[in-house]
Amino acid sequence: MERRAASRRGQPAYGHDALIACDRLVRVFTTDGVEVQALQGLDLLVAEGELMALVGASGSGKSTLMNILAGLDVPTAGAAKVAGRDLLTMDAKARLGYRRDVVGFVWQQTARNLLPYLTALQNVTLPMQLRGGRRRAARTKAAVELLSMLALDHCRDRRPHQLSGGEQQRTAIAVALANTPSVLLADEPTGELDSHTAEQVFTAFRTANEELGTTIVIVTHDQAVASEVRRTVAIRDGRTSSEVLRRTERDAATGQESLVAREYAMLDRAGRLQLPAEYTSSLGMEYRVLLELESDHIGVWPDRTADGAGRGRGGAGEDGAKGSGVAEDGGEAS
Ligand SMILES: Nc1ncnc2c1ncn2[C@@H]1O[C@H](COP(=O)(O)OP(=O)(O)OP(=O)(O)O)[C@@H](O)[C@H]1O
Repeated sequence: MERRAASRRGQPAYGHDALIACDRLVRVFTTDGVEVQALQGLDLLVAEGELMALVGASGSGKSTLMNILAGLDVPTAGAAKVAGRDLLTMDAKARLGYRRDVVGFVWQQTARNLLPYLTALQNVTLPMQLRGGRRRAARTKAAVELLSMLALDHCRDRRPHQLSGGEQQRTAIAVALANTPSVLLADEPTGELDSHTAEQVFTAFRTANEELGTTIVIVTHDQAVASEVRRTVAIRDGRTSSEVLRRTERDAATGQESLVAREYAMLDRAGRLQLPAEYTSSLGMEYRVLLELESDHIGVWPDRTADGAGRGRGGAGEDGAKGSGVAEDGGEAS
């Protein structure tokens, strides 16, 4: 034990090199004496420069996480750091500075992102003005460049009601980028748009990511958006449960490139793994499973002992007496 503890002391801290690091994040809401655990020990690491999506059923905790990352809400327990800022211990002043300088936010409701009586250009310069430190001409120049980068030159002098839904969301992205934040957070930014317009909005996120290097996290129900990014993390019951990684592979024989997507289960820091419900039910896995450590993988088998087989619903299969590779000192199977 001592040896193990000593070797762990020498290891770098969890997520030390990530731009966003959530470690066993918990958020409990209490309404009328009833507790809701919106986040139940969520782990998430996002590297600098990533463009990734968060998906999950309604009520799984996505908005709760985004509000915490945006500095609008404070977690009940756990740890959360964004660009070196500790989201649990920031005081009101630091929180204000964090929201102004470190994160940008795009909401689903287009009306929430822009001030209706300002033009697109004025909406983009406003955050710069509030932060201060730049001359008017420099602010205008930067705002014009942002609008141009997102193909919105024609919208410069229009008010939000004179813009289409997609143009409003792209302008909202420009507003969120005004103070060159490290992270851009977007909660269902294409939720109110048709698929063609949604694609243009997604292109604007990609442009921001590629041209400015901004790290972008998008919560989405939009399958098209989720499948366009390299990494999609799924949240289930207030925890990250699985993620899909996509990469381009080149066929050695034909030289043809194709996008390959693979789904991974999350292994949390306590060694817990969420197995997909369809996998466990198809093999009748309940209550306990048998683990077997092989040189390059871990086998997970249905419990076939007398009482386990009685409980499980699975059909014929492995011998329950199969030797287990799990360390007897309680070591994790991971
Ligand atoms: N302010 C609040 N007070 C009480 N409960 C809340 C509050 N905010 C969220 N919850 C609860 O926390 C859980 C997670 O909600 P959250 O809005 O984060 O889910 P979501 O995944 O964003 O859902 P959706 O996709 O529908 O927006 C839900 O059970 C919700 O009812």
